[in-house]
Amino acid sequence: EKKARLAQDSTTKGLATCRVLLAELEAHQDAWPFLTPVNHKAVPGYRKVIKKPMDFSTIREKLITNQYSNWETFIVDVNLIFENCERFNEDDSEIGRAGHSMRIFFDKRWAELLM
Ligand SMILES: Cc1ncccc1N[C@@H](C)c1ccc2c(c1)OCCCO2
Repeated sequence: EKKARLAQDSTTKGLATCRVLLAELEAHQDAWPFLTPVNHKAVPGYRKVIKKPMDFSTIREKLITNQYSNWETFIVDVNLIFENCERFNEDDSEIGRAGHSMRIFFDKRWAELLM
C-alpha cells in the first residue's frame, strides 16, 4: 500500500526491480516485435505515425545509463511500447496479438513486484 509504494519509489531497490522486470519482458516468447527499435525503412509509415518510438533495448540502455529517476518513469516507457503497438497494428495481427500478450504479462508482474 502507500508505505510500500514510497519504499519502492526512488530507491535503488525500485530500479533493481525494474531490471528484473525488463529481463522477464525481454525473455518472453512474445517479445520479438519489441526487442529492438522499429526500422522505419522496413516499416513504411511508422516514423510518421509513431511520434515516440520505444523498445526494450532502448529501455535497457536508459536503465544502465541511469536515465530513470524511479520505477514510475520506467513504467511510462514500457507502456509507450504497448500504446505504439496498439496504434500501429491491428488487434487481429501477429504483432498486435503479441503486444496484447506482453501488456497482460507486464501488468500482472509489475503489480506483483512493485505495488
Ligand atoms: C513493434 C512493431 N510495430 C509495428 C511494426 C513493426 C514492429 N516491430 C518490428 C521490429 C518488426 C516486426 C516484424 C517485422 C518487421 C519489423 O519488419 C518488416 C517485415 C515484417 O516483419
